[in-house]
Amino acid sequence: MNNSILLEVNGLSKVYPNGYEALNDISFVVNKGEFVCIIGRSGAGKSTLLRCINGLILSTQGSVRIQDTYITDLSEKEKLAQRRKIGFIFQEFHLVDRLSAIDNVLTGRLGYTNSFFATIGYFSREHREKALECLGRVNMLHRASYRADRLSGGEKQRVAIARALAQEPLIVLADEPVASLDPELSWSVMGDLRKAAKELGVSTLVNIHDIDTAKHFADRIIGIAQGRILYDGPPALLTDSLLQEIYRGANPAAHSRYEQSAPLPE
Ligand SMILES: Nc1ncnc2c1ncn2[C@@H]1O[C@H](COP(=O)(O)OP(=O)(O)OP(=O)(O)O)[C@@H](O)[C@H]1O
Repeated sequence: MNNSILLEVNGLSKVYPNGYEALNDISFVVNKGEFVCIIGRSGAGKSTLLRCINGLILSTQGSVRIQDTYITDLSEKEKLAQRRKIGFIFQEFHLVDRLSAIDNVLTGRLGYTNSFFATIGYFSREHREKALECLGRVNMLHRASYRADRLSGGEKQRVAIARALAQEPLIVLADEPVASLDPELSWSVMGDLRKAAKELGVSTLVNIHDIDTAKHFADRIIGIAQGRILYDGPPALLTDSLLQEIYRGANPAAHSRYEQSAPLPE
């Protein structure tokens, strides 16, 4: 087994109960610390893929391995325990509005705390320090005590990123994390996500509509169309004709919101 591989997806297929085949024989690996973007038109199967990886939905065939654990072989109870190691970031943030930013981030520590303490909302100093550290990584320390419903969209997504990092995950899965933000903000939130993931050495898989954002931030791009991988390689080799194939029938330019690329943040 290659030690640099963190995630291995092998021959993954998903047929929904209505007979629709959303994923067809998907295979790829993600190395430790790698930042990978998945592109494809709406309905290509990107969300289904992330949800199969974290076990939220059952695949029909194939396997998903994270380090030495085959997620696809686990019982529902074992999957719940395993999910502590998988941070998930949603397009619509999924914060608890009435809780402060730091309390939202602390929910990322639930997998590490005694269930009685969690019920009464008690988190030790160690957990609070970890939550503050994660908020700091996405430049949100100054908003730690703000209620989530008072935060802007970009701030909410940064708190959601901090919550995912607070889980001390092996991998972060982000499903269209910047689709609700305006172009400039999405650039800076993606920059923060990449920077934090790189600093912590956490592998990251990001579903993203915008081709230029994907090309700018990704170490590697996976292009999906109709549930199949059409491209898996570096951004630099993703040619216009490959993009045409991935966005078959759609105009790839419609998935590009930036005309010029800024330098890649470290
Ligand atoms: N529960 C379901 N039952 C049947 N079909 C489904 C179900 N969930 C998703 N699909 C279909 O599977 C296909 C892939 O959906 P998925 O949400 O994975 O695509 P996506 O690439 O993430 O799209 P988007 O970018 O719009 O979110 C779509 O055609 C969708 O309609």
